[in-house]
Order: sequence, then structure tokens, then C-alpha cells
Amino acid sequence: MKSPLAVRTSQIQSDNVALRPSPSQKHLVLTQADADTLPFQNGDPKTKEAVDQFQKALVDCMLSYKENFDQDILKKDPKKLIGAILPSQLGKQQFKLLQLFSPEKLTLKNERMGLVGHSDLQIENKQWLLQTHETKLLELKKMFQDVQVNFRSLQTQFQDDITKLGKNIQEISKAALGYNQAVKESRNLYNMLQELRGNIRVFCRIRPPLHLESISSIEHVGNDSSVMVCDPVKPQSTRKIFQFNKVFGPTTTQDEVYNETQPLIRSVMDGYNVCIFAYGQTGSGKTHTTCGPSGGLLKDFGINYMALNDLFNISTSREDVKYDIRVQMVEIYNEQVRDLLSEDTSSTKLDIRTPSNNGLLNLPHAKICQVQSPSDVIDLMQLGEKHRASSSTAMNHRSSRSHSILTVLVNGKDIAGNVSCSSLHLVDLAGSERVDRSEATGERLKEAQHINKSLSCLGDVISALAQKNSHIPYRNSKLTQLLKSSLGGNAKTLMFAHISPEAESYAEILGTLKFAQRASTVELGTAHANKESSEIRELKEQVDTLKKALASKEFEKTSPKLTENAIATERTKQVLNCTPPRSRRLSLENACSGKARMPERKIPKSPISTMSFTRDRSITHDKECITDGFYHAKPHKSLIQMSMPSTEDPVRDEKIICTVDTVEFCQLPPDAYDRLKQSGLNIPEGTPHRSRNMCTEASGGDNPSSTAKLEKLMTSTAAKKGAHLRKSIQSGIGRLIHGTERRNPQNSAQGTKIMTNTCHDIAPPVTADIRLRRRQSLTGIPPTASTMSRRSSLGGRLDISTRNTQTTSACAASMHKPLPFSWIPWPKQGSNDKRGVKTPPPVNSTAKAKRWV
Ligand SMILES: Nc1ncnc2c1ncn2[C@@H]1O[C@H](COP(=O)(O)OP(=O)(O)OP(=O)(O)O)[C@@H](O)[C@H]1O
Repeated sequence: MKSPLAVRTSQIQSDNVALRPSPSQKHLVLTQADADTLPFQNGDPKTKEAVDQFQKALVDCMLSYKENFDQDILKKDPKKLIGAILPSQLGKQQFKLLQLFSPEKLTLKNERMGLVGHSDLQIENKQWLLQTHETKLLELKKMFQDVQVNFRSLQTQFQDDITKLGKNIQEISKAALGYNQAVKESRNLYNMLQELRGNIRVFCRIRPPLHLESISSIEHVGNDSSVMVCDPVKPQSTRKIFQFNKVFGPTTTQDEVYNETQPLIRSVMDGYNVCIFAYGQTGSGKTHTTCGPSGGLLKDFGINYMALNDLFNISTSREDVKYDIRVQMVEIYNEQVRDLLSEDTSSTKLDIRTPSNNGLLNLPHAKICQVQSPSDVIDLMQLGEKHRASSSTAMNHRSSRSHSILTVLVNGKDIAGNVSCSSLHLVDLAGSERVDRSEATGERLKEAQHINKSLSCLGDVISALAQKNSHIPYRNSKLTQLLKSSLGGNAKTLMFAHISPEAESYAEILGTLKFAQRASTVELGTAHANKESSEIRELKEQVDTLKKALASKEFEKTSPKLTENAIATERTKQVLNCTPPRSRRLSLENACSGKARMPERKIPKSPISTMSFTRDRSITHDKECITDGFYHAKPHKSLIQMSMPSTEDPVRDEKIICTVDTVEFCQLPPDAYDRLKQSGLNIPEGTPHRSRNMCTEASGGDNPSSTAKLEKLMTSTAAKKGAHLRKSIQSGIGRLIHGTERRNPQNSAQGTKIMTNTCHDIAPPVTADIRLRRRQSLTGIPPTASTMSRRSSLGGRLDISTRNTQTTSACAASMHKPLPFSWIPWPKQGSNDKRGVKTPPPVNSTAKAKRWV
């Protein structure tokens, strides 16, 4: 290297290595001079770095200026060299140097280096440092000012941003509020719509896979409450999407499920009847949802317990209402209803009765336990679960072998006297199972068959309801009989459709989902609360009392006329005796069809003639006569049947049967019809009097008890408020034949009651015909000639087309004598008179009837 600096550097290095510096080199060897004192020697890496950089800068500088340096300068006075290059080369490093070589250090250094006395150098250094400091200070000041300006502008900007952000947040929150409100409103509207339509709500719950490695059939669970399934065995097959009111994925907790169910359960406290039932294949998690994981309520409670707990919470929070909560728990095991709260379950087989008490209870003999707290509920549920039939199958180690129904009855009364009564049915159905998969044999097989049969009946009912069939086959199983009020009444109904995700259950998954989807289309009609205000109750009682009073007063007024009327009865009787029976009977038939034409003969005008009281043939044959418009008949336990041949409204062409113990026809006053009407019998105004037929099997002679009996008739009919006067004989008999049931359980219940009462004393001979016709319709074998001849001899010949418009009186007559074949109500062609599974429709009924006739 030609550069003297290089030479010097190498010298310095070699000297450092040799540790034998010559006196002439002593001033230059800064490193050596500072060896003891320099901070980096003490292990400060920053200082070391700064010194290194300084050395490097020095060397660089020397190298860059090497051409201009006089080589002698270096030899003569190396200090000058450093003094010359330092100010120009400090540049970037000066700051570090300043830190490293503070004035004190520099002085100290100079002293050490034997530079003391070199005052000019010191001054120079100090001046330089001062200048540097000043420059720095100025720079810093400028920087500070800049920073201040920047800071202020940033501050302003920040404030602007904050204001803007605030505004945005306000807008967003407004929008969010609006959105939430819109969502809430739409949900409310949707719920209202659902409520108005009374749809069965359906929630679907997917059980987590029991084995992690198993392939799932559930492809996707959407946020829009939809579930997509695919057959894993055939991945190319089309995906199927089902949508429900809610779909719970495998990770959903019991609480989440209950939160969605809670509003429905809470409405029980407002007087609504609610039914929640869990449906699904065996092992799909029904018991898990309803009772909890172990079925024994030990942990992770099911919705049954949570519901009851909630009911208690509400009852304590509503201080102005006093609630009475009672619990009933039954199971349907092998088509037998058993009480689960009774200690001896095997001996307590229960009968299902027509719902009484507002349709809430149809197992009157089942044990009902009053519960005061959730702990009472736990005790009862544990008892019920203990008694419930369950056993191990290949599909589920703790499979429920029965349908369990937990019924909670809630009666509330507030301080104003308003009362409400409602029921909550929590149903855990037994799971449908394929016996080949569940490997059921013996008793298990029998159970499985019963379970599958009752579930299939439930499916039939759901289908019939979904299709709005006129006939709903509730009677086909105990399960549907018990669920009747929930499926077809005024209840709010929720169904949990459970599915197992495993690939091998794909067929069952599809079955369950399809069933659930069909159930979701069932419209039950608006659910209404079973509430009655105290005023309404009082008013109802008042109306009843007034009606009774009015009826008795009216009767008192008319009783003096009875003697007078007796003469009129006698006269009418005589006239009737002269009339050929056949034509009279036909006239009755016509009257019922709304085209009433009295026979072309003059009957003495009597008050009774306006009522068209009519007797049937059997009465006529008794040689009883009508004088003065009244029959004189033998005392006889009888029926009074009033018909309303409604020509305008065929639907209202219903049976009207007032069941009264005994009424002597002869004692009915001429204005009895009007009074009956006033007293509550709802008789169409437009119907001519002569077409209204009152038929009675009357008794003769004046009977002193008749007044009381008539009063009884008046009061009983008034008390019944004419509620049952809208049923015609035809539809009644039709129902008797077809077993048709209406959706309104009260109607059907009443209908049954009436028929039972009616047939109590005299079994209607029509039963034989019905039985024969049923048998014929089932077997397809036409009746024998003898039967046919007997039948045709009993009744006259009548056109088939007129069968559905028979008079009530004709039907009423049929209750007392064998009904002519042609009088049996015949389903109209093309009518949608659907029959149940147990009563299939007759094949070619019209043709056969013609043949028979
Ligand atoms: N959501 C769930 N989370 C965790 N485990 C579940 C869930 N659902 C069901 N299981 C488990 O699956 C098994 C079967 O469930 P469960 O007994 O409730 O079925 P099931 O539908 O009532 O059957 P069955 O009709 O045969 O009585 C139980 O071991 C249960 O703990």
C-alpha cells in the first residue's frame, strides 16, 4: 500500500499487537491511549460500535484525501492531520462522537495523551463543540417547531376524524337499530302469520356423531334454518335441502335449544295450550332433548325440566296472579296407556275419555300431582323416568320403548277474578326403528311393532291434517287420540325432528325430514287463550238465569191455554187418521229436503199446524188421533227432535236432537215453537214454519207431570243455548256410519254424546243397516236376497239423488223403527267425504245401492 495512512495504520496495528509502542507513535495510537479508559473496553457495545465507526470514518477520510495530503504532514505532525480531517468528517458520526467524547473526556484525553498545553487545540475543540451544539440546538428547535406544527395539524385532523367517526357510529347504530327493529318486526309478523295460520312449528336437531370417524350425511346447516343432506354412499346423488323454523347443529347446547323454545312455553302462562313433541328414529336424541343426556336429570337438564322451572319463575314473578301447577305423566306402551306417577304402573291401565275441562284432560283417572317447586318436578320426573319402559337395543343402549307424555296443567286467577287454564304437553315419542337394524326379537320386536304402528298412525293424522281432509283418523291409535287436542285443537304445537348424522341412517334421516316438512304445513288455525274475565263469567251466568226465568214465565202464561189446545189436538188427530200414511211420510221427506209441501188436503187450522208437528208411521199405526192439533199419545219415554231443513246452507243441514226424558206431545202449546226459539233454540228465521218438523213419539192422556216436563224441556233447551241444534239427522247418521270426526273436539264430543243419549233407550234399528252396509263395503259381497227384500220392504223406493236431503223427521222416525234402506244417507258422488284407515269407503257404492234398490 502506497498510502502513508495505510502504512501508519498497519504500524498502529502491529504496535498494538506487539504492545511496544515507540514514543513517536504514541500520539497517534488513540486506541492504545484510551485502552484503559474507553467505555467500550468496559463492555459497552454502543461505545465500541461508535469507536469502530469513527475509526472507519477516519480511515475512509484519510483514504479519500490521500492524494491531497502532504506525506510529510503525517510524518511531522499527525495531530494536525486529525485536526484537519475531524471537522469535515464528523458529519453523521458527530452525534455519537459527542456522546463518546464529551468536552471533559476530550480534555482528559488530551491530558493523558500529553496534549496539555496545547490550548489552541482545546479551544478549537470547544469552539467546534459549541458550534456543533448550537447547530444542533437550532436544528432541534426547528425540528421541535415542525413537530409542534405537525402535532397541531394532526390534532386537528384527529379531532375531525373523531367527529366523523362519531357521526358514522351514530349512523351505523341507527341503521343497526332500524335493522334490528325490522328483523324483529318481520319475525313478529312471521310469528303472527304462523299463529294466525296455526302452523305446527318444526325445529330440527342434529345429534353429534357418536363415532368421530363415521361419515356424516349432513352436508350443510344453513343460517336460514335449512339443512342439506346427501347420501354418502352415492356422493353423485342430488342434494336435498329442507327448511324448518329452526335447525340446531350437532354442537348446539341444551340451553340454546331451550332459549328458542322458551317463548312458546311462556305462552302457557297466558292461557294457551302448548304441545311439544320429539320425533325421530331410535337413538337420534329425543330423550336427550326432552329429559337430558342420561334421561335421569342428573346434569344438563332437558327442556322438560327447564320448561317447568321457567313456569315456576314466571308464576313467582307475577305477583297479581295466583297459579296452580299440576303435573301428570303417562306412557303409551304396547298400545296401553299407563300412569307413570303411580307406584304400580302395571295395574294402572288408563282409559282415554272425551276431553272435559276445556279439553285439557282426557285421562281423568291418571294421577295428577300438584307441584310447588322445581325440586318437586325433578322428583316426579325421576319417578316417571324410573317407571318408563326402556331397554337396550343394537341401535341405542337405553332405548325408550314407549311414548311418554308429561302434561302440565296451569290454572291462573288474578286479583280481578279473571281466570285462565292451559296445558302443556311434553311428549317424548319412542323412536321408529328398522327391526333388522335394531335386531329386536321377542318382546323388543313386539314393542317395535307397536311403536312403528302408532307412529305410522301419527303420520296418517299429520297427512290428513296437511291435506285438510274432512276425516282425520285420530282414533286409529292411542297416541293420536291423546294428541288430538294438540294436533287438531286450539293449541300451539312444536315438533322437534331429531336426526342422527351417520351415513347408514340416511334413509331414516330422509324419512324424518320429509315427515317434519309435511308437519310444518299443517295449519291448526289460530290458537286462542283459555281466558275468561270475571265480567264475562258474570254475564254468562246472568244470561243463563234470565233465560230460565223467561222460559218459566212464558210457560206460566201459556198453561191456561192447554185445555183449549187439547180440543184442537183431538181434532187434528182425527184428520191425520184419515190421511193415508204413505203420503204423509213422503211429505215429511220433502219437507226435510227444503221443498216441503203439505199434502193436498185440508187440515183444520190449529195452532199446532204452524209447527208441523209430525209423527212417524209407527205412531200413526197406533191409531192415535190428533184432535185440535194435539196428539193424544200413551205416556212414553221419547225423543223430541227438531229439524231445521236448511235449504240455503247445506253445511248447516245438521242433526238437531233435543234429548228430553219424556215429553207428551199433546201438552205442547201452540206457540211452543216460538217460545223454544226465544228461549235459546237457534232456528233459522227464513225457514217456513211448516217445514220445521217436530217429531215426537207422544203419549196419550192428560198427565199432570206434563207441565213439569215441558218446563224441563224449555229450561234444558235454554240452558243448552241451542248449541246443539245445528246438527241434522242426516249428517249425524252419516257420521255414525263413517265415523267422521270434526276437528273441533267439542263438536264431535257433543255429537257423540247426543247419539249416545239418543240411543240409550231405544237402539236405533238403523244400526243393523249400517252394519250390513259397512260389512258390504268392506267385503264387497252384496247382501243376500232375503236381506234385500226385507230392506226394500221396510222402506219405500226413493231416488238415490235425494238421499242426502232426507228430512230430519224422517231420520228421527228412523230412530224408532227400522230405517228404510233408501233413507240411509248416501255419500254424494264426487264429495270429498274421506274415510279413515279403519273405515274404507264402499266401492261403487252408488251402483250397488241401485242394485239393492
Ligand atoms: N345433542 C346431543 N349431544 C350429545 N349426545 C347426544 C345428543 N343427542 C343424543 N345424544 C346421545 O345419543 C344417545 C341416544 O340418545 P337418546 O337416548 O336421547 O335417543 P332417543 O332418540 O331417545 O332414542 P330412543 O328412541 O331409542 O329412545 C345417548 O347416549 C345420548 O346421550
